[in-house]
This record gives sequence, C-alpha cells and structure tokens, in this order.
Amino acid sequence: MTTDRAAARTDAARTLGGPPAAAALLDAATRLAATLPVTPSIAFIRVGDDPASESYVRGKAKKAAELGLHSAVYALPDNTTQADLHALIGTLNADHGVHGVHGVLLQLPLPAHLNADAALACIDPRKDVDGLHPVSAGLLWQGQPGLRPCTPAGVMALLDHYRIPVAGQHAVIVGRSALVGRPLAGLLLNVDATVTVAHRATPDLGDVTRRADLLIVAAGQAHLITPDMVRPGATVIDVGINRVPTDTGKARLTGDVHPDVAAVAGALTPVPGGVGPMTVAQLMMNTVQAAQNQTVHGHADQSNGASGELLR
Ligand SMILES: NC(=O)C1=CN([C@@H]2O[C@H](COP(=O)(O)OP(=O)(O)OC[C@H]3O[C@@H](n4cnc5c(N)ncnc54)[C@H](OP(=O)(O)O)[C@@H]3O)[C@@H](O)[C@H]2O)C=CC1
Ligand SMILES: Nc1nc(=O)c2c([nH]1)NC[C@@H]1CN(c3ccc(C(=O)N[C@@H](CCC(=O)O)C(=O)O)cc3)C=[N+]21
Repeated sequence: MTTDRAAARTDAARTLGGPPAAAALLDAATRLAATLPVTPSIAFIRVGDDPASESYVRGKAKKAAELGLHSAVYALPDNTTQADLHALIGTLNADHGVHGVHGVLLQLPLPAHLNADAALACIDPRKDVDGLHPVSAGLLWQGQPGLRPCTPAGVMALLDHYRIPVAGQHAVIVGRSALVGRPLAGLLLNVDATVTVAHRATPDLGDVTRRADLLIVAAGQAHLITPDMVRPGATVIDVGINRVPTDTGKARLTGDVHPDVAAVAGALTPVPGGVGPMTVAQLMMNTVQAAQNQTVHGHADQSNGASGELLR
C-alpha cells in the first residue's frame, strides 16, 4: 500500500523550506543581541544601479530593522572610483565605539571598472560579516573560528535545522565561486563530509552529481540539474536564483534544479523560499556575532570571530 502511494506521487521529495529554518536562526540572533551592551550595527555599501543588488540590500536592511539592529545603506554612484570606495570602507572600519559600526557588507557584483577583491580586502576582518575577506576565507579553510560567508553558512544551518546528516556523507557541490561553492566545500569538510566540487570543466557533470548523497547546486544556470543527474533519495539544495521571463512579461525566479527532480530526490529546497531567506538570516547572526566579538570582554582581541559557535 505504501509502495503504491509512493509510486503514484510525482513529488516524492520532502520540501526543506527556508522560512522556518530562517526564523529559528533569527530568533537565536535576537536572543544573542539581547545579551550585548550595544545595538549591533551594519553598513551596506552598494555601487551603481543594479536592480537585483538594490532589492537584496533593501531586503537585508529591512530584516535588520525588524530585529532592532542599526543599519545604514551607502548607495554610491556608478562612476565611483576604487579610491572613493576604499576611503568609505576605511571610514566605516574606523567607526568604533558605542554607536560604531560592527559590520561592513560590500554588495556584489561591482561595476566592471572596480576591483571587488581589492575592496573586500580593505574591510576590517572583525567587521567582515559577509565572510569574504581573505582572512575569513583562510580561517575557514584552516578550520579555525571566524566569520563565515552567509549563503554557505545558511545552507549549513538549513541542513542542521532539518537534521540532515552530513558527517560521512558524500557532498557534491556544483560551482566554485568565492561567494558560495568554495566556502561551502570548507564548511562541509569541517563537519566530516567527503566533498567533491564540480565546475564547467567537469567533463560529465551527471556522472559526478549521481554519486552525491547531498547535492548542492550553485551554478546560476536555470534547471541545470535534471532528474537523471540525481541519485534516488539524495538531498538536493538549490542555491541558484535565476530570473526567467514569463508569458505575462514579468520575470519569475527559478533555481538551478529542474522541478522534476522532486520526483527523485529525498529532500529538496524550493526557489524562492529556500536558501535565500537563510542567507539573510545568517547575515543577521554574523552581525550580532561581530558586535559581540568587538564589544564583549574576552572577544575583543580576536582577529575575527572567537566564539566556539563560529568554528563550523
Ligand atoms: N540563494 C542565495 O542566497 C544566493 C544565491 N546565489 C545564486 O547562486 C548561483 C551561483 O552564484 P555564484 O556562485 O555567485 O555564481 P558564479 O557565476 O560566480 O559561479 C558559478 C559557478 O558555477 C559553475 N558553473 C556554471 N555553469 C556550470 C555548468 N553548466 N556546469 C558546471 N558548473 C557550472 C561555474 O564554473 P566555472 O568556475 O568553471 O566557471 C562557477 O564555478 C547564482 O544563481 C546566484 O544568483 C548566490 C548567492 C546567494
Ligand atoms: N557581497 C555579497 N553578499 C551576498 O550575500 C550576495 C551578494 N554579494 N551578491 C548577490 C548574492 C545573492 N544573494 C541573495 C540574498 C537573498 C536572496 C533572497 O532573499 N531570495 C528570496 C527571494 C527574493 C526575491 O523575491 O527577489 C528567496 O530565494 O526566497 C537571494 C539572493 C546574496 N548575495
């Protein structure tokens, strides 16, 4: 009877919704913030007029306000120079004290004439709430405490929330960006997964993805992952956010995973409503932790992140 019912269903996969897991993370961030002597404060820097970046920063600032954190958005014009950008970061780095800034987030991508890596490297590592400074990346790869990139850390929090086992599992990541794929590989390795990272030069992507117990896709290619590329019962995390046109002329968001994968996977994150909300929630947690590291005795002399909770 059970078998018949399972066979009749097209959506076998358990849906791993982002909002409940994000709510738990936001609640933890709120409780930690309440123990601090300061109101955590984050500065967003956005350059140019990319509509997606505008909307992401608006969403993050709104969430910060909901949690009672301070935030400020620095929207710089498209013709901003590298020196202007570094000067603003320097000012925010130096803004210490009771009403100071604890987190600095540089929204990517930047206009083509600007060097994002050079700008990210200017951020004080203690204020690197996006976890993209080379110091943060190095600490992650050494398995040391530090601020972790929000999307990869949000994926880990989502897996944790839904009690998806990671230790001993074969995790396959599609994508190797500094923002998502690479740091995710480090985080999974730190909790004892066996990790494979695939990219455009991987000759037979399906051959690799079919080996995954845990498949995480961050390629930015709508519906790249089809059902034949997924081992039955695997957990599939769809990080991709793709804007595709619809008949009505309005863009619709879709992931890197084809919807038919739901018939094969054991568990699957939706897009939207999956990893996206986790990214925003993790940023709030990182901001509160950065504020703690900068203000609470015993945390102040750390280069970036000291609490045991940051280890993974
Ligand atoms: N939900 C969220 O919170 C977030 C979602 N995103 C989304 O995640 C996606 C990835 O983002 P990001 O990492 O910044 O993107 P990048 O474009 O920087 O990196 C994409 C990676 O995917 C690989 N890739 C692309 N196409 C293929 C393919 N056909 N086969 C194998 N590998 C492929 C690329 O390989 P190669 O290196 O060889 O070029 C690259 O490593 C995007 O859709 C983005 O919008 C990003 C951040 C947060
Ligand atoms: N320095 C930097 N840090 C980032 O973290 C960063 C970045 N640059 N550049 C771009 C990507 C993308 N990103 C998302 C954040 C939230 C959602 C999100 O909340 N998505 C909602 C839907 C949002 C909508 O409807 O548009 C969801 O998936 O449900 C998505 C994507 C962070 N990024």
